[in-house]
Amino acid sequence: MTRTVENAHAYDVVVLGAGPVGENVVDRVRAAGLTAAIVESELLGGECSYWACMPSKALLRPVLARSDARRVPGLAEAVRRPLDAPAVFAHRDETVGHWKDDGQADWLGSIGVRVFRGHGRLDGPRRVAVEGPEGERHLLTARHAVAVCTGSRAALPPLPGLAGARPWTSREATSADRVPGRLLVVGGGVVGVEMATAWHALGAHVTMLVRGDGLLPRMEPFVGERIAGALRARGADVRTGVAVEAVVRDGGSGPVTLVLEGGETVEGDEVLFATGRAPRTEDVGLETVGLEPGSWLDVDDTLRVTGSDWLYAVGDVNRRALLTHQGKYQARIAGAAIAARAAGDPLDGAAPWGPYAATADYGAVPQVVFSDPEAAAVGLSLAEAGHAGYRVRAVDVDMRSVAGAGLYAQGYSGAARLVVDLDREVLLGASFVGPAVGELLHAATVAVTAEVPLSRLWHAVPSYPTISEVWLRLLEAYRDRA
Ligand SMILES: Cc1cc2nc3c(=O)[nH]c(=O)nc-3n(C[C@H](O)[C@H](O)[C@H](O)COP(=O)(O)OP(=O)(O)OC[C@H]3O[C@@H](n4cnc5c(N)ncnc54)[C@H](O)[C@@H]3O)c2cc1C
Ligand SMILES: NC(=O)c1ccc[n+]([C@@H]2O[C@H](COP(=O)([O-])OP(=O)(O)OC[C@H]3O[C@@H](n4cnc5c(N)ncnc54)[C@H](O)[C@@H]3O)[C@@H](O)[C@H]2O)c1
Repeated sequence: MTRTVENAHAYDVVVLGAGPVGENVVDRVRAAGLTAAIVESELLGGECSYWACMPSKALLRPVLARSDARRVPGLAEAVRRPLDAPAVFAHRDETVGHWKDDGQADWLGSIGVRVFRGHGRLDGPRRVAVEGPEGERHLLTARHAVAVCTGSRAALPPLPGLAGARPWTSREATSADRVPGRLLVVGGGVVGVEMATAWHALGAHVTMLVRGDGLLPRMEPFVGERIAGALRARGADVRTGVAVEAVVRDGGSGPVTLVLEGGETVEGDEVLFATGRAPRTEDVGLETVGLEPGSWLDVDDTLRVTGSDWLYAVGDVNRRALLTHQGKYQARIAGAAIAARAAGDPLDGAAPWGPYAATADYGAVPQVVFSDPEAAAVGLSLAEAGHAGYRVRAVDVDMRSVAGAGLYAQGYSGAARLVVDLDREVLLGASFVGPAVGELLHAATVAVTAEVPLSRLWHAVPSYPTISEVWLRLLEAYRDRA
């Protein structure tokens, strides 16, 4: 039976959406002494915890561990067998807490944050209306700020037949517990690459259909080339420069057929559309505060929505960088800015790299792709730096020249690039592709963010024999060709 109860509540800050970003906003503002409430329509912890980062990495961990082990003499023979798919799924299910959020609820309660379950919508300035699961309605008033942290969902292209074909999106690709015989993957971005890697290793025959001319188009071209080469060498079919024009699946079950430009068809047992994200803003009451429903929310560097003095948009929903770690960084900045403004500081012209400006979003965003081999990059690619008008030089190293890499895996294959700003002799970007490079990335992030001069990096000595000695090779390559 539905009941309608109107309850009014006032807090200093109200946050809409309890993904990793919304949770961090409430944590920061309550740490600053403000009261906070958070509204969640699905699971506390958001997309990342249940249908994105965590389950995908749980699926990929055995894949990458096995791949590494197969390159270690004395161990390789012991890991020849196929992956135990049910055990991998069980580990994934454990990692996502079996899609239950009790732990998150306990933590929010323990820090004094009130949780409202239900669908939240802005209801005019500084107000949020929550429609609970049993029809109850709460009106929340924010004395200082409302933060929209509603994230993003998979964006599907408007293709004939797609809606009725029940395609996998990232949600199904991270939560399925049956390996399809043939998996078609449309899109060569991060989700496409990671999920092609996981499902191929779990036993599916994978065909990737990529519209552009390579994988991971936002990274240096050599990164995608090496990953495509590795997928093909293991038996996946990676096709580039192909456009899907229609989808056919009678009755929404059984084999699915993709019709490509030119008329060729490809058949699979499931199809994953990994074709980017759309903001979850179509039904959050944006129209009540003069904003366009369904739009990405533009913000300044304090994460405050353009033209507003009380509304913030943090995480995926502002489109600055669709990554959990970057959204959580924004949450720390937004939380500090909200608290400072509540205390009377207008923060006019929040200084770049100061506590109230998410400056790293511009040229220092790190990302690790958990493919096989891994990819890791921070800052600008060579092409991006060139477009931005810098006078740059790329420094490239084949990672086979690094003793630690050879010890890590027999026949280690990897590549590294630094993008150097020649006028200031600092790094604008760094990219790595190869086994275990994800753990190399933070050193590069520190160097790019802090603009460490190359002359000083020369004194940052990597330990022997680690893969980090690639830094030495890169700096030598830069100096030797100066
Ligand atoms: C397959 C996949 C793998 C990924 N892997 C990584 C990774 O390894 N590393 C990484 O950094 N990033 C990864 N990402 C990106 C990462 O998931 C997002 O950047 C991150 O989840 C964004 O966090 P958020 O809090 O902004 O949004 P979300 O995590 O989407 O959370 C938003 C929350 O708001 C809630 N909500 C929405 N509308 C309402 C409403 N009206 N009322 C109440 N609640 C509402 C939603 O239910 C949700 O819980 C991955 C993404 C995908 C798709
Ligand atoms: N390890 C990680 O950090 C990680 C892992 C997964 C996802 N993510 C984040 O999640 C976000 C979403 O990932 P994604 O892979 O869905 O998006 P993406 O933007 O990385 O890639 C989508 C790809 O699909 C292609 N595409 C778009 N429309 C198409 C169409 N109609 N037909 C064919 N191809 C089409 C695009 O050209 C693009 O290359 C990313 O921004 C990423 O940062 C991060």
